[in-house]
Amino acid sequence: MTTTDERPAGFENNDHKPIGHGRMLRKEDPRFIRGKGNYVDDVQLPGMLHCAILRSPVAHARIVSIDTSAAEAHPKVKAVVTGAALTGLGLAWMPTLSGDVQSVLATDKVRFQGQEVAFVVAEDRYAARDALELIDVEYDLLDPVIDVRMALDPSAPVIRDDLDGKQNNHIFDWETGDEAATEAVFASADVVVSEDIVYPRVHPAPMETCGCVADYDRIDSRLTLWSTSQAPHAHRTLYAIVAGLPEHKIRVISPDIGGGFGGKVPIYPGYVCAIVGSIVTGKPVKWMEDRSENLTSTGFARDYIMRGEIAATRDGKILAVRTNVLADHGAFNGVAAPVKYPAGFFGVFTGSYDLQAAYCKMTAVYTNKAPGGVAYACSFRITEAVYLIERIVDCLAYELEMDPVELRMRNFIQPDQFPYRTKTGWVYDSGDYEPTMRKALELAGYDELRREQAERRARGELMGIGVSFFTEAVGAGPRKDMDILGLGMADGCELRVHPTGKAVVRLSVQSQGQGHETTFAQIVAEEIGIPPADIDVVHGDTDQTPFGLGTYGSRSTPVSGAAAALVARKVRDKARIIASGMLEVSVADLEWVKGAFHVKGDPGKSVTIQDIAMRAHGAGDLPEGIEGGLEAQICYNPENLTYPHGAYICVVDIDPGTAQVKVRRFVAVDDCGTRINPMIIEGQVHRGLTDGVGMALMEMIAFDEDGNCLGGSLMDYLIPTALEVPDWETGFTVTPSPHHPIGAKGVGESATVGSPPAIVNAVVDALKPFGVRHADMPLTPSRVWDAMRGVPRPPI
Ligand code: PCD
Ligand SMILES: [Cu+]
Repeated sequence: MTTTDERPAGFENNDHKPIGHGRMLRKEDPRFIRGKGNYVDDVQLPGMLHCAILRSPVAHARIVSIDTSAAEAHPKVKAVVTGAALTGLGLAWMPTLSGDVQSVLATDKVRFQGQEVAFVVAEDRYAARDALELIDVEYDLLDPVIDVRMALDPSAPVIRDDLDGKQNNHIFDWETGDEAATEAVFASADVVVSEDIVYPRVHPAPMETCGCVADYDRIDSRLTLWSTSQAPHAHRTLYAIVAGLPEHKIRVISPDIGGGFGGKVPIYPGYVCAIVGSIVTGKPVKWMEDRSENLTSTGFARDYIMRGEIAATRDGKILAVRTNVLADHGAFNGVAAPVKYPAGFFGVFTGSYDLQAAYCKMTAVYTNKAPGGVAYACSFRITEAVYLIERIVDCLAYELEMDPVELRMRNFIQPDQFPYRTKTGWVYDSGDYEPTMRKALELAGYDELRREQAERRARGELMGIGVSFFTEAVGAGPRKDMDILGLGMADGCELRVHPTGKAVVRLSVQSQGQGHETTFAQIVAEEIGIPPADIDVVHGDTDQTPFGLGTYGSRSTPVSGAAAALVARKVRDKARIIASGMLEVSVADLEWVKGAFHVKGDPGKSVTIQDIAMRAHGAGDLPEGIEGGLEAQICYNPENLTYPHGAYICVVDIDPGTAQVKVRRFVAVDDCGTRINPMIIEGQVHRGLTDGVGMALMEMIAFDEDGNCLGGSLMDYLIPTALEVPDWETGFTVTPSPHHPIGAKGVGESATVGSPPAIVNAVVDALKPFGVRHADMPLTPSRVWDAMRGVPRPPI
C-alpha cells in the first residue's frame, strides 16, 4: 500500500521543499496524474458545433470543380465552406511566419498531399467527418516536385504560380561567414574532409494533436479562441492583423497543452477554418486534428541536405568549416524563425571550436510537400547545425586516425576567450568546455570502454562509442537583433503579492509540459522568499497575462525567467522601503535574508515578506511617497542569447546478423548555467535524449515519387518508447550566463540537439571495420545493413 508520505527516490530528504531553486516535485502533476488536465479537446461549450477538413489526396493538381451540394444536404451539417467562399471574405490566404502566404483552403491548385480543400461544420464530429465524403472534387493532376534536388531544374513544374511572376521553385539564398577567407584557409590546409550529410524530414509528433475551439460573439464582435498554441499573444496579434479585429476583442487561451515541440508555433489553416465556421454559424466551433492529419499536414522539421567541409592541420588543429545546404521547405515557406534569419540560427554551425574562418551558403526551395520547417526541439535550425559540425568533426577524426575526444579537446574555445565571437558573428556568452567533457568521460569510463571495444572487435563484435559536444544558442532574443513579423522578442511579466503574503505571477510564455507552474514559482520564491506553494503561476491566456512572444527555442527561462526574477526584485525593493518604515531604520540599515528584512547587527528585529505584504495593503502609514499594494510589472529585453553546452557519449551494439542497433548506454552532461529545478532538468534531458534515439534510428517522413506521404501514422512513423532507450546517465556542470539575472540558460531542447550526432557517431564507429565513414539517419537495420555491405546511400 502506498501512503501519501512516500516520496520517489531522491526526495527522501525533501520535506523541506525549497523556498527557491532546488529539487521539488511539480505543482502541476497532481492534476496531470489524476487525469484532470484541461486540454483544448476538453473544452465543451453550449451549442458547440464540430469542424472537419477535407484534404487533398494528391500532391499537385489543379482544382477543376468542387461540388458540395450532397454534403450541404446532410441533415446534421450546418455549413460547408470552400476556398471560393473564403476568397469572398478575403481569407483564402494567410501570412506565414516567414513572410510567405499559405492558402487556408485551396482555390486554384493543391500543392501537397493533405492540403486543406474545404471544411464542414456539423452538429457532431462524426457527422462532420461523414459529410466530407459527400464533397466531390475534380482534380486535374500535375507533375509533382518531390526530389528536392530537382526543384530548381528549369524543367520542373512551378509550384507557386500563385506568386506574381514566379517562374521557378526558388525561395531564398542565404549566406553567412567570409567566403574568401574560408577559401584561403582551405586552399592551404594539410587536410580537407568533406561529406554529404542529410538531416531527414521528421515531425514533432506531440501526444496532443493541434486543434481549437472558436467562439465568435456576433453582438460584441468578440472572438474567444481556445487553441493549442505555444505563443498565445503572438497568435492574437496575427489574428488581429489578418481579421481586422482589434486585439482587445480577441482572447486566445492555451489551456494545458499536450506537448508542443515547436509544432504548435505556427498558425494552421484549421484554426482559421474554425474561426470562420463560428462566424458563419454563430455558434462555437471545435476543430481537432487526428493523428494522420497532424503527421501529414502540420509543420515538419529539418529536411536539410548539407555538404560539410572541414579543413585542418595534420596534427588535428581545425582551421575552418564550410557548408552548402539545400533546404526543402515544402509548398509554402512556413519556417518558424526570427525574420532576419531565414535559415534560423544555423549560423552556429561552427560548433564549440575556435576556428580561423567559416562560411555557409544555403538555398531553400519549394516542393510538393507539407509546409513547415518548424523548430522541433531546436532553437531555429540549431539541431541541424550541431549535427553537421559534430558529424564532420568525426569524419575528420576518422581521416586523421585520431580519437574523437582528443580531436575535440584540442580545438575547444578556451574559458578566457568568452565572450567569444564566432566567425559567423554570434557572441557566445560563457562556456567552460573541458570540465564538461571530462565529466562525461569519467561517467562513461571512456578509456575502459575503448579497451572493451578493442577486445570485442577482435572477436568480430560490433560495438561503437560515439561522442558529441554541442553549444546551443537559445533564448531569442534581443530586440535589436530579432523579431517575428515585426514583433520584438521581449517578454512581459507581472507579480502581485496579496495582503496575506500569497502571490500570483503572470507570464507571457506558455508551458506545454515543461513544468512552468513549478519553476517560475521557484524563480520568484528564490527572490522574495515566499514558498513556491504560495505562488500561483498564470499563463496561457491573453486576457490574464502581459504581452510576450511565447515558448519555443528554449526561450522561457532565458527571457521570461529573467523577467520573473527581475519583477520579483522590483517587488523586493519596494518591500525594503516599507520594511524600513516598519522597523524605523533607514533602508541602508536593512539586510535581506531570504524571506525577511533584518536590522543589520540586530537580527532579532525583523519583518517577514508576509508582514510587509499585510502592511502594504493595511491601514497603517507607509513611508513618504510609497503607494499601497505590493506589485510590479516589467518587460524584459534580453541582452544576448544564452549558450548552454553539453558533452554526450553513446555506446551502441550492432547485431552483425540483423544490423539492428541497440543503444546500450548514454551519458549526458549538460551545462545550462544556474539550475532552477534539477529534477525538471533531468526530465527535460531524458525527453530530448529519447527524441535523439527516434531521429537517429527510427523517424523519417518519407514520400513516394507521386508525393504520397509515407509517414502518415504512428505505425509508419516510428517513435521511440521506453523499450528502445537505455537508462539515461546524466551529469552536469554549471557555467552561469553572465547577462542573465540568475545566470540560467535554457535546457529544454539541449538533448534533442546533442544526442543524434552522438548516436550516429557511435553507429559509424561500430561500423569502422567495414570502412564506413558516414551513414545517414535514420539508421534503420536496412540502412545499417547497406552501410556494412558498401551499398551507396539513398538519395534522400
Ligand atoms: N537552467 C534551467 C533551465 C530550465 N529549467 C527548467 O526546465 C524547463 C525548460 O526550460 P527552457 O529551457 O527555458 O525551455 P522552455 O522555453 O520552458 O520550453 C521550451 C522547450 O521545451 C522543451 N521541453 C518540452 N517538454 C515537454 N514536457 N513538452 C514539450 O512540448 C517540450 N518542448 C520542448 C521544446 S521544443 Mo521548441 O518549441 O521546438 O522551439 S522549445 C522547447 C522549464 O521548466 C525551466 O524552468 C531549469 O530548471 N533550469
Ligand atoms: Cu531545426
